[in-house]
Amino acid sequence: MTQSLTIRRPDDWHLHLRDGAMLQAVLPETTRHFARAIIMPNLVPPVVTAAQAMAYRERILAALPEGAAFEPLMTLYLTETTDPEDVAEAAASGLVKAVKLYPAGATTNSASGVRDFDKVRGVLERMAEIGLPLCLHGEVTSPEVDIFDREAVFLDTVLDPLRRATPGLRVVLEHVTTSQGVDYVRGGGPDIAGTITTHHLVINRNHILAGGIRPHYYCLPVAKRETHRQALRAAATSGEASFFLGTDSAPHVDALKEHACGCAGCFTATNTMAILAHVFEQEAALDRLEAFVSLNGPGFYRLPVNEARITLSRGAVQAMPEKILTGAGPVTLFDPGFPLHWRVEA
Ligand SMILES: NC(=O)N[C@@H](CC(=O)O)C(=O)O
Ligand SMILES: [Zn+2]
Ligand SMILES: [Zn+2]
Repeated sequence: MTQSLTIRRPDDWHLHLRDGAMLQAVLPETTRHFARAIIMPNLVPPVVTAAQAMAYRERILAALPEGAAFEPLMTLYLTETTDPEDVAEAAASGLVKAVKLYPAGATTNSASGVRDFDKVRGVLERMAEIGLPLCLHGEVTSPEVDIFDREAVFLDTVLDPLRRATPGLRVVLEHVTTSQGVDYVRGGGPDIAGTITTHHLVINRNHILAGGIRPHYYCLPVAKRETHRQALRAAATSGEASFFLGTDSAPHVDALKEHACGCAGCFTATNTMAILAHVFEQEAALDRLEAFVSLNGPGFYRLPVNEARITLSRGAVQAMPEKILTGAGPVTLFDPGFPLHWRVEA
């Protein structure tokens, strides 16, 4: 049995850092292991313009722990009034690595997202020209569509028509949660990739609902039935270039998770690498962990791979904190429900 594994330093291709006291508290949880992350722009107010992205980047850099080598990869929040030229300039300067599309109302802080896809056609066409990836929260928002079907329906009714109408558009289907999503990415050619979260490799919908409602397992897209989790595990551990890690680590204070109307999001920054090593070991795929966390993401984003390395080792069970204390209140860490034998060596 493998006891130790050295891989290129990983990146996180979908991360929520928030702002202020929360940013200060959660940033070290990511920088401990990760070299870069695609930073989600769903702040209040959202990060819409290049100037806002530049200012947010400065706040992240100012919050870095001493000595941390971490590069935030900034994104712009797409609205129906986004200026294609602002996006193109932000991409050309290297400031922005992707544009994020939230269907309006789909998830946390998505109210300024897109309702009418025709209104963002100009931006998408410009992005296709310059090769700038579009990151997608891939769920329809119609109240009549069952929440467990919203990703699959999005593929057929929104994503496929959108890609046909905008040839060359490079798309990341984020936090894929269904076998349909996996199949769509697999069959979609070189211009589409999918990120997979840590928690969707571990939980299915029973974890949220059976034996009592567990708000810390509630996230969007919501975890689906077990067959979908199995499809996600197969995709993540396949080594295929179109699948890579986007943790979607999304901190919310406990007061807002343990609530009559609890927020969506699982906080996984702290224990992601230990959990992934466990999952890949279970799938007899430790030799493909590096592809998932360190190689396939930069491949799609056309960025160099990291030169630094981390070593994971297997040994005694590693204790994890139950909560991270932040200036905004405690944030509960995702509980994988199994002991963690893998650790990242310091
Ligand atoms: N994933 C989540 O459940 N929540 C994210 C938003 C998102 O990524 O959809 C958040 O910002 O809290
Ligand atoms: Zn999302
Ligand atoms: Zn997210």
